[in-house]
Amino acid sequence: MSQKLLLTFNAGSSTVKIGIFDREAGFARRIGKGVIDFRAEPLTFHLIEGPAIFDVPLVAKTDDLLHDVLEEVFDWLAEHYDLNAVSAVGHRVVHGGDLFDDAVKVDEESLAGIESLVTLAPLHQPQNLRLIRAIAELKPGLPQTASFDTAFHRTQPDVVRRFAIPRDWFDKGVKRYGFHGLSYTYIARALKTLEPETAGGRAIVAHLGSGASLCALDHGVSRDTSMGFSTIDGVPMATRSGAIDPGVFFHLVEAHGLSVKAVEDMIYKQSGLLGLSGISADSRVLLETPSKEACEALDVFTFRIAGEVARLAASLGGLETLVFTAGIGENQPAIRRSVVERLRFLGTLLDSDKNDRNDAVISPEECRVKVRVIATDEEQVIADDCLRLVG
Ligand SMILES: Nc1ncnc2c1ncn2[C@@H]1O[C@H](COP(=O)(O)OP(=O)(O)O)[C@@H](O)[C@H]1O
Ligand SMILES: CC(=O)OP(=O)(O)O
Ligand SMILES: [Mg+2]
Repeated sequence: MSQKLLLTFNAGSSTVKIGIFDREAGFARRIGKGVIDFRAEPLTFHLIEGPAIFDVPLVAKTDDLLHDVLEEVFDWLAEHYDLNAVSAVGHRVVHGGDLFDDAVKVDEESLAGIESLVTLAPLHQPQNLRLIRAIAELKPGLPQTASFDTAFHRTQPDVVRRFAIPRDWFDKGVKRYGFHGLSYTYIARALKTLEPETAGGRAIVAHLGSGASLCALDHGVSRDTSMGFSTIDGVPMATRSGAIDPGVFFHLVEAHGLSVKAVEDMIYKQSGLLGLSGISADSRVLLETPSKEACEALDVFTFRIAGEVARLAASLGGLETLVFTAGIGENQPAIRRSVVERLRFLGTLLDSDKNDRNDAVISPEECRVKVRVIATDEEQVIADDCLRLVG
């Protein structure tokens, strides 16, 4: 086969999504999608889009290198794709700090930069690095690129980025960076296509997946976002607490004797929907569980999301468009309904039938805030970056 393929890797907190793209007349066109699920025991690889659909348990165990896991996944992919035709690999890298304001080719220098930011995104950055290194070993010489979640938010003003702490910490990098930038890049482009004149005007995007954040877009440009310095900030998530009074940390450590590591583990991995419900981190399970705790977990979730929309609307000075995206935002009418109903005072309304069908526009015609559902595609953004850099 002579086709030239691109592979993309999108490592989230619990899965790695793999995109397979065909380079066609200067464009990257998706021809497959796989997911390695690190929550499953044993690890599982799903090919969810492409010439075959399958679910297979992996023999390889997750280890510090990921070499064996990737080798096995490549063997599965090779049954359906000509992996010798892969000409480049693009990665999502969660943290680019102040070092990266655009995607880059991976070389010694950029790799050292990515490595220096590990402590800022402990749940994501090490996995991003493991994948880059494993590919360098399995496919030596193959060009790799890195697309950063933080880069899209570099347009935010200092008033948004500063914490109200002694100002020299800002210069040392203690500031609000924002994440999910590849998803917001995709949505901003989609809004530009749907509304070429305004790109949705003053728009708030709610990216609600396992990790969740919201972004305020002014004509497609990021002006504010709910996640700040780390991927804990903002709204509660599957297992992360969202913003929390830092006094709680001092109390847990000083009065209850928890180690800093134990508090970190609690805040990143045992909180959010999982911690609140004591049942599951998956909103699908909670919506089907008729218990007070499940109900309360979802209530806290939608209450905090609505509160963040209101804050971001103030940040933008108005609201013309509200977009729901990512796993929950695209697929769960009940959660969208609960958020939108709390925001009636901002002029948001829902058409129940359209909402239940996950239609592209779920507000009624006469509504002055257009409420949209747009399926995000972070891998497409990575593939576009990769093609632009590698040529
Ligand atoms: N088809 C679906 N129907 C309902 N909910 C879904 C669906 N797919 C995903 N979700 C919800 O979205 C969450 C994961 O979203 P996703 O955007 O894939 O997250 P991440 O990229 O952070 O892993 C799941 O926990 C689940 O609650
Ligand atoms: C930044 C972040 O939280 O990413 P994810 O939602 O993929 O875990
Ligand atoms: Mg994600």
